[in-house]
Amino acid sequence: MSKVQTKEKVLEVQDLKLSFYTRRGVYHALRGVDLNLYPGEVLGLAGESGSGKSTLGLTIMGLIPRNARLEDGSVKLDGIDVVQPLRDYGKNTSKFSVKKNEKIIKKLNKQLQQVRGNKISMVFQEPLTALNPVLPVGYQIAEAVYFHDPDRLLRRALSRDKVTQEDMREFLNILKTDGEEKLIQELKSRGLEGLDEQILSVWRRKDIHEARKEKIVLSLANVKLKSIDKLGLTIYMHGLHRFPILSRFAKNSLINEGYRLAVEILTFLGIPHPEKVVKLYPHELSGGMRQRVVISIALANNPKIVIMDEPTSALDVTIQAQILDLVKDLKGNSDISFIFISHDLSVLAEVSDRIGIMYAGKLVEIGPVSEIFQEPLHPYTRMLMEAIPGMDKSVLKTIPGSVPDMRNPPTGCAFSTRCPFAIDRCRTEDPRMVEVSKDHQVACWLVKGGGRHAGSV
Ligand SMILES: Nc1ncnc2c1ncn2[C@@H]1O[C@H](COP(=O)(O)OP(=O)(O)OP(=O)(O)O)[C@@H](O)[C@H]1O
Repeated sequence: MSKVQTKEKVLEVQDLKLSFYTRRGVYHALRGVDLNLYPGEVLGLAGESGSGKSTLGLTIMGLIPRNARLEDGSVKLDGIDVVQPLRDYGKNTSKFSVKKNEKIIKKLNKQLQQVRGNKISMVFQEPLTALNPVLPVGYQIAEAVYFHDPDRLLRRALSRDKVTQEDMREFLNILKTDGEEKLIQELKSRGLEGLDEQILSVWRRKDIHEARKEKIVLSLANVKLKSIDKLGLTIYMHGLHRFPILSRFAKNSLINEGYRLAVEILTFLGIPHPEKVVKLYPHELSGGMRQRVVISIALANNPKIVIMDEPTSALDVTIQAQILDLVKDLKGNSDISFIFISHDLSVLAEVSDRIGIMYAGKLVEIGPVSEIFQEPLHPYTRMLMEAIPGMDKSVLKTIPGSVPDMRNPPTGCAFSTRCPFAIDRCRTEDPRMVEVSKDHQVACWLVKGGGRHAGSV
């Protein structure tokens, strides 16, 4: 069964409308976007510059600037609408106030701190801006976990401290005979939560022989905590870290555990010598490595959704390929769902299960990657396809005209001003999304029910 067919949604975006209030006028950046995301899929988002891809990604994260008015719509994560306060204000106010909006954004940011990272996280184009130059990268990964889920670090450290080699042998047997679920249950019943992720992070590795995996798992039992860390964890366990002088101890001990977790994540992402890498500073790493560290931070809290906004655009082609391989690997080995934003369709073709095409703040077509590439239906999608640079650059076409001024988008279909097939109706009435085949929708008056395009571009 395909990931889309399961129909269980991790994210549901409905009728999202957002405008930017500026001195030069009101830009209607999102004009009614509907979108679903399913577990474990990669949804690619494409469209020319200014079509609203980044704004959509940021709005889903609840990360909008103060001049952004959420006029309507919802963003449901696990059924909970995370933008409700912004929508309630943006929709119901007759006079939009940036100051009032800012207050609501600040309040919402506090509420969403837990959601961000834990459920949803984002990777941006330029890794250097996402990393702190004065902290080792391992610290930054550790801190992301410390910030969102310090208890997890505590559980990990304590569980290791409690087990013997004999216990580990028993767990390995359970794992080999009954599988991962049974092991997780067993550890839970013995109060050893936190050990499961450590054992499984070794067990799931494909790059090492089983005998070596067993050795590594057994060695997890011999890691005794340093007394200073024991003290720090005890302080945290008893809630004494609320006293400023003691909080340092607790944080240091938890961060030390976070370093171990950082090594596991970097190993999982196929980074060589992770023990060394965690101690390096961002400027000591290559661009590709930095982006992998940013991805590690995004993955550190096991989010359900990761939004990647042009994650490979600042990288050279070979590194770009490695990052794409990484996303493909993650897709195969985890339940994480991705929204992968790129203006480059050939990049999206590699990683996506479905592709959504945006134009002037709307989705105009969305469907399985094979259909979008083999039988694009919207004239805009077809023209974008023809603009992909191929082997023979001489046939490369560009899309005539330019994206509309979003202060005053055209009436009817926004693409009608550039579409060679536009009919009168296109200029007066905005087409709605219509399902043309399973999971494939398109908004174009020229596309008949059967999904055949009337003209040929
Ligand atoms: N803070 C802002 N204030 C005013 N206008 C903005 C702001 N942020 C984005 N916009 C405008 O919103 C529109 C959509 O921008 P957005 O960055 O989402 O497009 P995009 O498809 O991601 O483009 P790109 O590929 O260039 O990143 C553009 O017209 C942009 O100028």
